[in-house]
Amino acid sequence: MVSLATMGDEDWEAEIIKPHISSYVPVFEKDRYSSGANGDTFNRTPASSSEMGDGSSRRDHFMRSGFASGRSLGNRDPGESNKRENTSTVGGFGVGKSFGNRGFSNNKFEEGDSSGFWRESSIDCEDNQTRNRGFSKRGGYQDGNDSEALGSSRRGGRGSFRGCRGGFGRGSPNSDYEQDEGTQRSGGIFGSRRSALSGAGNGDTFQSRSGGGSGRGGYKGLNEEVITGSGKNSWKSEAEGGESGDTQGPKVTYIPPPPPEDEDSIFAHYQTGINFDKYDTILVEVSGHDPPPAILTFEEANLCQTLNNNIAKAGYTKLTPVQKYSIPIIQGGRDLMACAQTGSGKTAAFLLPILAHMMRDGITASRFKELQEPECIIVAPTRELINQIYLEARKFSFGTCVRAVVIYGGTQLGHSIRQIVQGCNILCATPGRLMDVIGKEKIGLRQVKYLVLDEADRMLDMGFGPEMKKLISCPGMPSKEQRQTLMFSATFPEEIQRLAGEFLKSNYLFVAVGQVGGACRDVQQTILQVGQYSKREKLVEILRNIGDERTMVFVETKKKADFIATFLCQEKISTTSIHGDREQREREQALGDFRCGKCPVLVATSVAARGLDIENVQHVINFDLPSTIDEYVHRIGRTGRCGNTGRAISFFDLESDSQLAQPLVKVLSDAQQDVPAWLEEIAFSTYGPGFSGNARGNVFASVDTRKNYHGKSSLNTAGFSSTQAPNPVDDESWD
Ligand SMILES: Nc1ncnc2c1ncn2[C@@H]1O[C@H](COP(=O)(O)OP(=O)(O)OP(=O)(O)O)[C@@H](O)[C@H]1O
Repeated sequence: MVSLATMGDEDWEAEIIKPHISSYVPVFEKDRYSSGANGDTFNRTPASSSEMGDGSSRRDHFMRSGFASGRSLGNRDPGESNKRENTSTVGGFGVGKSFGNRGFSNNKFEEGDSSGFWRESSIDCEDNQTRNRGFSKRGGYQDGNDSEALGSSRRGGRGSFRGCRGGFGRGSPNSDYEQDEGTQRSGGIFGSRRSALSGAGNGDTFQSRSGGGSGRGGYKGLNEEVITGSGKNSWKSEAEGGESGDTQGPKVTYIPPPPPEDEDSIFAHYQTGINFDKYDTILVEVSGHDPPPAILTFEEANLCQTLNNNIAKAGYTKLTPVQKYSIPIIQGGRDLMACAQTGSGKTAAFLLPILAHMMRDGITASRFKELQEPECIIVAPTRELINQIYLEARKFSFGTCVRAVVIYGGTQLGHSIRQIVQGCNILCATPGRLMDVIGKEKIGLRQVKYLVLDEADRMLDMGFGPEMKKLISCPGMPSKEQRQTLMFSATFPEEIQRLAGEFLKSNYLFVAVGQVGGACRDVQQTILQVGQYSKREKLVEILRNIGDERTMVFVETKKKADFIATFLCQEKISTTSIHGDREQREREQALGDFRCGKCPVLVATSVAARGLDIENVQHVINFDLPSTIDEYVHRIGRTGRCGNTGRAISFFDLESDSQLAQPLVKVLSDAQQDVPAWLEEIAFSTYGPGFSGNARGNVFASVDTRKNYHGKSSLNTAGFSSTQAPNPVDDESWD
C-alpha cells in the first residue's frame, strides 16, 4: 500500500482506477472481506481528529468513517474552482491529482490541482440541479451524464455513515424482480465498483439500462431516479429490455421496514407554528374558466365521517390557503396546477379530495390480484418524498377500505410487486419503479381517475418529463379528458407550465398562493459572503453556535456530501448524510437518524431539497448555493414549515455564485428579508443599471402563463376582494 505521504499523481490514478472492493465492505465486515488481496488493511485503532497528524492515521480515520477505501480526501476541501464551467472529465476523481497530506484547514490548493476532483462531480446529474440546463434560469435540464462514481462513505462506522446494518446483502438471487433503477446509479469510469461486488458487467448506469446501446439510453433524473430511456421497447422497456432481469449490476435486495401500524405513530404530527394563521393573509390568484369558490372550513368540504376523524387525529383544525382552493376544485372534477409555498400543506390539498371522491364513489376494497388497477397514481421525484406522501395517504385513508401502496427504486422489485398484488387503490411511485411494474403488467392503468404529479415542475422537466409522457401514453391510460390530472409545486417555471398543457385538460385551473416560486416568509434568510476556502471553518462555527438544533447542510455534489459529513464527524459534530450514491438502506437510516435527533446535522445534496417534511428542522445551511433559484427556494423550505419559523444561511462565493445574485435579491425582497448591500451591488453589476431588486424581472412566473384565460381572480384566503379577468376568450391551446 502506498503511503499517502509519498503518493504521487500516478499513484492516485492507479489507486482510483483499480476497483476497490473494500470500499463496499461495511467497516464491521472488513476483517472478513479483506484478505489483503487488494492491499488494504483496516486498522481499527481509534483515531481522534488530534491524531490526524500524518497521512496514514488520517486515512485510517476516513476508513472508519466509511469513506472510500484508499481515497482519502486528504486535507483539502474538494475545491470548486470549476464548479460553473465543468468540462466533465469522466470519472475524474483526482485523476492524476494528489489529494494527500495537506493541512486540513489552511491549505488552499492550486487552481490546477482542484480540477481533477470537481470537474467530474460538477456534472453529478443525480444531485446537481440544472448545471447544464436547456431551459433558461429555472427548472431545467441537465444532461444525463453521470460520471459521479465514487463509492465514498457507503459503509460507515458510527456517527456519520450508517446503514448496511442488514449486512452485505448484494448479489442475492432471491428474486426475479430485484433489479431496479436504484441499483445502477454508478456509472462512468468507476462504475466497476458495483461490479466488483456483483461480478457482473461494468456497472455503468447508463449502458446497462440501454441494453447495450439499443437507443434506450437511460437517463438519470437530476434528483433521484434513473430513468429508462425510450426506444423501441417503449413503455415495456424495463420488462422486456432486460431492466428487471438480465441487466448488469448487482441486484437490489433491500426491503424497507414496514411502516408502523399503531395509530399513534400513524397520526404522529408536529404542531403548527405561530405564523400558521398568517397564511390567511396571503393573496391567492385563481385563473382559468369558472373556478368554484374556495371553502373556508373542513366542514364545507363535506367529507365523510371517517375522513373527518382522520383529519382531526392528524391535528388539522384549519385549512391552509392551498387547501381552501384546491379541495373544491378537485372535488369539482377539474384539472389543477397549484403553486404554493413550501410547507403549506399541498399534500393534503390533493389527498383529501381524492379520498373523498373515492369514498363517495363507494370504492371496493382491493383484493389480491396479479394485475392491480389503481384509481389513483401519485408520482414524485424522490424516494423519500414518495414514501412520505404514501404515509400521508395511509394516514388519511385510515379506517377506510382504500389501500395505498408505495413503490420506489433502491428497494427489491419483488417486494414492490408483493405490495401491489395485495391490492392497490392509490399507487405512490417514483417514475422508474412505476414504469417497471407497468412493464411487468402488475399495474394496469384503465381505472386511473386521478394522476397526481407532486413537485410537478420537476416531474415535467427534461429529467422526468419524457418518462411522464410515456406514462400518459401507456396502453390503457385514460386520456386527459377521461382522467383528472393534478399538479403541485412551490415553483412553476413558465417553460414547465407550457409543457404541462399536454397533461392537463385545456380548462384546467391554476392556483397561485402568493408569488409563484417565492420563498416561505417564515424562513429568515441570511446570505453570507464566504469564499470556498473558508466555508468549512464557517460551517463549524455556525454549527457550534446552533448546538443540537436540527440542521440540513446542502452541498452541490455527492462526493462533497461525504467529504463534509466526514469532516464534521471529525469535528465531533454528530452528522449523517443523504445523497444519490448512498444505498437506499443508508438513505433511510440517515433520514431516520436525523428525524429522531440522533444525528442533528444532515448533509445533503439536492436529493433532499424537495418536499421532505421533517419536524424541527430549524436551520438550513447552503454550504454551496444551488445553480437555480427554484432549487434554493425548495432547499430553504425544509425549514419554516406549517407556520413554524426557521433560518436559512447561505454561503455566497463570489467566484461561483454571482449568477444567482439577481434572483436571490428578488427572492429575498419578495419574502421581506434584508438584502445585503453587497449582494445588490453584485446583482446590479452583473445585470447592469436596468436591474432593480424590486423589479418583477423575469425571475418568477408570477401567474398562470396562459396568455388568455377566461377568468382570473385575486383573493385573500378569506375569499374576499375578487377581481374578475376581462373578457373571457377561448382557452389557450397548449397542444
Ligand atoms: N391544515 C393543516 N393543519 C395543520 N397541519 C397541516 C395542515 N396541512 C398540512 N399540515 C402539515 O404541514 C406540514 C407540511 O405539509 P406538506 O408537506 O404537505 O407541505 P408542502 O406544501 O407539500 O411542502 P413542500 O412544498 O415542501 O413539498 C405537514 O407536516 C402537514 O401534515
